[in-house]
Amino acid sequence: MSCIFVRTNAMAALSEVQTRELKRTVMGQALQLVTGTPTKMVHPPVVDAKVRQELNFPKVELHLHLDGAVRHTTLFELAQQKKMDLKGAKSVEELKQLIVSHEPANLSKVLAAFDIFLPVIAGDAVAIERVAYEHCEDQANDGVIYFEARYSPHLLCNSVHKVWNDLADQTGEPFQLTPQGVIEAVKRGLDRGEKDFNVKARSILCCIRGYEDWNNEVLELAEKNKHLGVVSIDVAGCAHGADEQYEPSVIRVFQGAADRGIHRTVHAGESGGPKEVVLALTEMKAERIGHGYRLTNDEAAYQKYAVEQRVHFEACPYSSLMTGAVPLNWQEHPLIRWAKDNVNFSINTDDPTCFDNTVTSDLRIAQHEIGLSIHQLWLCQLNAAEASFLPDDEKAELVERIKKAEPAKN
Ligand SMILES: O=c1[nH]cnc2c1ncn2[C@@H]1O[C@H](CO)[C@@H](O)[C@H]1O
Repeated sequence: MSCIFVRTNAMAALSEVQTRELKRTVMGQALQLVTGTPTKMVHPPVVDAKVRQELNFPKVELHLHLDGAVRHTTLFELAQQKKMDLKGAKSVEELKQLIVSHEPANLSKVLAAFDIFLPVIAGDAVAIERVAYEHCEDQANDGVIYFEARYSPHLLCNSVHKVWNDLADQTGEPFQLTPQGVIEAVKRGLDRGEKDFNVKARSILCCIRGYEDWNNEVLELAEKNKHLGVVSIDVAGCAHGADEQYEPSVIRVFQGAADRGIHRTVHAGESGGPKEVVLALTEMKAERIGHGYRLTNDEAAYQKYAVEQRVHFEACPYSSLMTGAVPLNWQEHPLIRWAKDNVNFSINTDDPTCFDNTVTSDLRIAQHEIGLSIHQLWLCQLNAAEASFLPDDEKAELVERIKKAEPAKN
């Protein structure tokens, strides 16, 4: 089902049939028309018991921002406890209206939501541990058996960036949560979650574009926290205009990570163009690419890296539409070509707090909008397992579990 662009002031010119067509549901939800503004709402598809049954193979998620995977109910509850105003939101529903994107826009707009809700958990080790724990439960309920959760230890602490959260201990002294403290809090939550919900989780530390001062420490933290489940570094955030460039310091950090044997994934080809992906793979020695859709716009580079070298792409279908990374029409989605060319990609949610999606709802999009068969959806799980940053023995075990669940080819 394709997307339709609408200006309601042009509706008068449409025939009755066209008007009906415009009003039909898109991905199972209503196409919403807001008077006078060019708009189209696209909701994630509904996941009911039947869908779960159909897509019941074990799942692996590689591209998931932990700070973008906070339950709305938890955010609202914590904000109330802390008497923090979330732009006047008086209920979970009102909060969702503020921070969830269902109208395709751009990456900056999606990321702006983090400024609203991140202060609720930043600097609060107990809240961060809870978010990590609850996310294990959410993933397990969705059939995920392994996931890699990424976050910026600097954005989640209250001792580097800005004091977002002036919690005090019993003596009235403010808590200082350091980036190291954030990593430990995440680990406590993931440990408890792994045990209680029978899911496996590791973490990835993000550099953030525009925050050059943090980059070296991200590398140091990744190296010294392998024993706390840190498996890789990443660079996230928005390019702010210079979108074919990465800052020299972040390039150096990724080269240093390669020298030290630390895994590397890089956000590229999402808000920037194909050159960004090529830079990530060549200069930054990325082993996987976060998103990467726009590599498809450079045929020679696409052939070289996606088709011949079979680099792994962490695709996030619903997110890609909301951030404007791809054309606003499922029929033009690069994943259609990727699937045809047997490109090595996985299906991920990116930021469930911002999109109200799940791995299964994104798989459903890949099935119905992009046209992947059940076997191709399963293959995405195998691709993800094989591209995971687990040590070889653990990876082999994960791959084996996925292989055992191979569905029939049609
Ligand atoms: O799709 C995305 N592209 C780039 N950056 C993102 C995306 N989603 C979230 N973040 C950014 O990554 C930080 C660490 O998790 C988040 O705080 C958010 O600012």
